[in-house]
Amino acid sequence: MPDLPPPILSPASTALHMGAAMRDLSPAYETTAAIHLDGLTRRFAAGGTLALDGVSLDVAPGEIFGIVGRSGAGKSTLIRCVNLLERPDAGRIAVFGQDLLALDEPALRAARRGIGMVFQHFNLHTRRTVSENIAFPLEIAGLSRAEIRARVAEILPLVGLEAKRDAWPAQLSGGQKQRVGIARALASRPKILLCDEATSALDPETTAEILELIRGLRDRLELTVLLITHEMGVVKAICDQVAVMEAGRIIEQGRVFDVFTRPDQPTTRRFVAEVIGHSVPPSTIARLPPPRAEEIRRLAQVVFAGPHSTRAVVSEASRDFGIDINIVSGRVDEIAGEPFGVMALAAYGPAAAVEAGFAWMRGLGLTVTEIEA
Ligand SMILES: Nc1ncnc2c1ncn2[C@@H]1O[C@H](COP(=O)(O)OP(=O)(O)OP(=O)(O)O)[C@@H](O)[C@H]1O
Repeated sequence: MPDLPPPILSPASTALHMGAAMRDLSPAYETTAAIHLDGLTRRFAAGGTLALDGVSLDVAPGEIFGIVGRSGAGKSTLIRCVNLLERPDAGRIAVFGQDLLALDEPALRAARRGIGMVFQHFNLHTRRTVSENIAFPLEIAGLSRAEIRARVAEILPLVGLEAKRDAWPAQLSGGQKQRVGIARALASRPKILLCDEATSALDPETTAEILELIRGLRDRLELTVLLITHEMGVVKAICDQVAVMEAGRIIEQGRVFDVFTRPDQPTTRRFVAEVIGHSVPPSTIARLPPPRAEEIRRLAQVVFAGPHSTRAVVSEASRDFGIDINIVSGRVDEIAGEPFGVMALAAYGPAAAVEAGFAWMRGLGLTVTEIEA
């Protein structure tokens, strides 16, 4: 058994241990996770499809956790459950051990201040300046004007917007608007940041800047970040862990490097292919020699990662299985500083030998995906 850190006690359970009189006596949820979701289900209409179909996941403190899926997979419904903007029909939600579904309204409002949220379309008040937008949740929370001024002054430099403090949203670029959205989400000093397609309305360069900003804020403020996206590039850029959703379920989950280099489910493979790619141009395929009589030609993408990634796989396969291997393309990529290689190979030989060669590579833990020739 690995040594596990002690469970985090919820504020409610701490209060109970201290004998403090508290109105909220929600039960402690024994978990070390920052966000713990257990068996969430949500159906919007009787007889309709399940938007969430028994989703369980744990996000560790300090992690950037990405949920990726196509439109309609259930991502928005899921992330909105974490701050109870959406209530699940069944299941449990614990944030730092606090059982959210057991809280009454005032306690829930307090818990929500610990969970910031960033939206795709920024959702700024057009008639409030940058500073006034950031101040908005603090006004709702009832902070004094002096406290609000101090808090806004503290946050503006974190998102690089000091010079824009008195600007109106209409005077800002998309990236600057999202910086305001992030600043507003951080105004109440949350420990959790939820990002709902936070970069989907931005161009690629601005997307990279905003993702870098989120990662920096995670490090600096020790945030836990849960984000949803339909772009695997976002996951590759900043996430530590990823879960893939389809039809209201999580179909695959793991460390980003592992999911990218060894995707299991067909949907995950398609998502990964969008980023690391395996297309060989038809003109390149057309120039490849045809197989000899009684032989076949198979094109495949091979991802080299793990303990055998530096082995002379191509020459070993060629020698041991009596096949010819033409290296069509190759490159090295990396995720969070961890390198992996991607090669497109054309293998020639008797069908059984080619199949056996690819099977041997798979046995080494390499990911071999056949490419349509
Ligand atoms: N308020 C609602 N009323 C009825 N059905 C809804 C509602 N919200 C979501 N749904 C349905 O629930 C399913 C999941 O939707 P959800 O928005 O969570 O998916 P998503 O993965 O976030 O997709 P998108 O990126 O398009 O928002 C879809 O079939 C959607 O039509």
